[in-house]
Amino acid sequence: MSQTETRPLLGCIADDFTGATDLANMLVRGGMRTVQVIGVPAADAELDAADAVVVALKSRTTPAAEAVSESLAALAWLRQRGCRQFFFKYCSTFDSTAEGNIGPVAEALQEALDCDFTLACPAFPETGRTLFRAHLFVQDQLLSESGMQHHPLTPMGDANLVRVLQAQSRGKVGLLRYDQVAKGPEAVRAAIAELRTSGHRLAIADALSDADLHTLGAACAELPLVTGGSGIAQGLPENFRRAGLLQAHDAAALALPAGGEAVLAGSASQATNGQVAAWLEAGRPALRLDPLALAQGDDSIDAALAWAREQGQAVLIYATSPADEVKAFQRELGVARAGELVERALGLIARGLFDQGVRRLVVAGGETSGAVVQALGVQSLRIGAQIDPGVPATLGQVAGEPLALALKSGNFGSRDFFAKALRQLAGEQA
Ligand SMILES: Nc1ncnc2c1ncn2[C@@H]1O[C@H](COP(=O)(O)OP(=O)(O)OP(=O)(O)O)[C@@H](O)[C@H]1O
Ligand SMILES: O=C(O)[C@@H](O)C(=O)CO
Repeated sequence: MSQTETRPLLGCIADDFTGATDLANMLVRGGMRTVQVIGVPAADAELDAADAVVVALKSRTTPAAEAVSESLAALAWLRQRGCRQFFFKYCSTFDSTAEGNIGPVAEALQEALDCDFTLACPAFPETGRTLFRAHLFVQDQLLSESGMQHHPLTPMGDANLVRVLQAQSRGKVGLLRYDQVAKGPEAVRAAIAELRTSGHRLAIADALSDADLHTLGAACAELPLVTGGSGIAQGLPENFRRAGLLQAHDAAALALPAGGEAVLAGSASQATNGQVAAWLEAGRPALRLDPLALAQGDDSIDAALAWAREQGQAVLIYATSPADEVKAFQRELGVARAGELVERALGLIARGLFDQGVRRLVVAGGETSGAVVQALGVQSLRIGAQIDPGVPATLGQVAGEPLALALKSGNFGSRDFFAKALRQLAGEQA
């Protein structure tokens, strides 16, 4: 990799791996060359030239103090690289607990940046997440009725995000109402000034459309820190372009490698279950991992690798199961142990597949993607063109060799995503 020639403009901290990739995808679509790094790199790490750098953490559900200290370390690294503005990325469904980690991390970053006010906006209309009068909707349902109220780690039982964020913040949380957002950037700047004057340190921003997010982005040009889902980041590249700081590049160009192809699915979401079903319906080779067999030792991992080698074509190896079956495995093995067994197995299988010549890999699930990328020793990803909203093609290095990767959040992607992603990783139009 070549040494950075230019200083990045935007430094981002993401609270999970696939969320980081979602944000990076949005920035590339806005014309920013973007690199994603896995964890906080060494101070002198070499990176490709980039306009934006996204540090991917795994801090969504760790204890708040840990999330704060990791996020501050990421901020210090990004400041040292010369970034001018900072972005804290969390989930478009505002995944958090009463203790955090969105409020504590946002406030710690504000303090470190001497930033007395920032916005919080998870809206992502392209994937059905909209915000009105501080209430977050997922498609046609309130967040608290969308299924997210049952999330095992971050159950979201209240759709009023001013209330949710206030419960995890020390400073006063306000609302930037849709009425002001609809009037454009000047009205938003005036509303921000009023919120500041009335002692607010954070405000949830309403947004129903990409146009609203561009308005918010434009009004955030002077804020040292912006927080949200990937949606609100779509307005930021234009600020740098207007200021003459962002040059025109083909930000999405990637030199994709030739080689074998595979899909690994460890997400148990509804969307991933549908994607696995579509692959099976197409009669393509697929092998299901049994968590109970994994608990007995590594034989089924070796068997999966031997099976994949025999197929001589793209394979799917998956632990994805319907919710009732996942619950049964969890009852038998414990929630954490079941998750760890599957993550470890898919990480080892990824490594084995790479050794067998796989150079194009699709991974489904945020935790699963984290486990796979770590097992492969990938340290940074160059971000390419979008496959589906929130999921770009990416390029990493494993032991000095290129590997094309698509890391998919559980709930993202069309039903035929796996085949579509493999086509795009092979350099074809998705
Ligand atoms: N059959 C199974 N039984 C028990 N646990 C499973 C099974 N399949 C997958 N898991 C575990 O469920 C978890 C799924 O989390 P992951 O983050 O990968 O997917 P997700 O929650 O759908 O995605 P995202 O976080 O991007 O929304 C992982 O820890 C995985 O190992
Ligand atoms: O914002 C989203 O929905 C995703 O990028 C994500 O973070 C899912 O875990």
